[in-house]
Amino acid sequence: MPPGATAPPTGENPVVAELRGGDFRARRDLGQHFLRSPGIATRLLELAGLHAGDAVLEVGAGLGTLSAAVARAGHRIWAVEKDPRVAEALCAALEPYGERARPLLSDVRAVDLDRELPVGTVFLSILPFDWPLAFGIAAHVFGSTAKVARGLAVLPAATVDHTAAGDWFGAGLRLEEVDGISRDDFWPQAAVPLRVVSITRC
Ligand SMILES: C[S@@+](CC[C@H](N)C(=O)[O-])C[C@H]1O[C@@H](n2cnc3c(N)ncnc32)[C@H](O)[C@@H]1O
Repeated sequence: MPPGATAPPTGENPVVAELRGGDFRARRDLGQHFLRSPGIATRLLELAGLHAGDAVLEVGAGLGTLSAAVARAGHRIWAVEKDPRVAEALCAALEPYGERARPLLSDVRAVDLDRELPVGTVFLSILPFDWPLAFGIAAHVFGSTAKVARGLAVLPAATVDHTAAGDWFGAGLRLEEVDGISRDDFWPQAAVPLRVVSITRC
């Protein structure tokens, strides 16, 4: 564990448990599914192969389970989320990390990523479980700034299969599947198969 890092909590994120038990409805149009376990966030972080102090951009930060894992491990995180209903939970999840964690409550397309981010930022995101939306966000991020060097994303499998390789290539990106992830790792449970992919520029 790097200096300043703390051990991850275990079990289900209590905020997810609270939402599951209440009347909160996840937005389908935003491909909204929330990561249930901080343990899975830690696994994604390991797959991302970050180095000490790396800057990380997460688009679709939701309840902040992955963002908090990034900050907890000692990295800087820019956590972008469009849905104002989860803003309070996201800010609370990141509050312990002070300057290291920056929640940005906005559609990512309205954020000046080139101004916000340092050179060499790593994109680490659980993208909406809606393949055109997921592809659009990834293409936008890498197309709008050269400061994002590479990425790791959880995507609907269809984003890889139906978005022809030519589309990713047209966006100057190469995908490589690095792991799987269960639909049950999310609430609501994912309705589609998911993949964990690395994203590099070509
Ligand atoms: C699959 S969920 C991941 C949620 C989060 N990682 C979590 O586990 O709590 C995708 C997230 O992307 C957000 N989102 C969708 N479109 C967006 C956009 N254009 N800009 C920023 N966030 C967006 C959704 O509101 C949703 O929270």
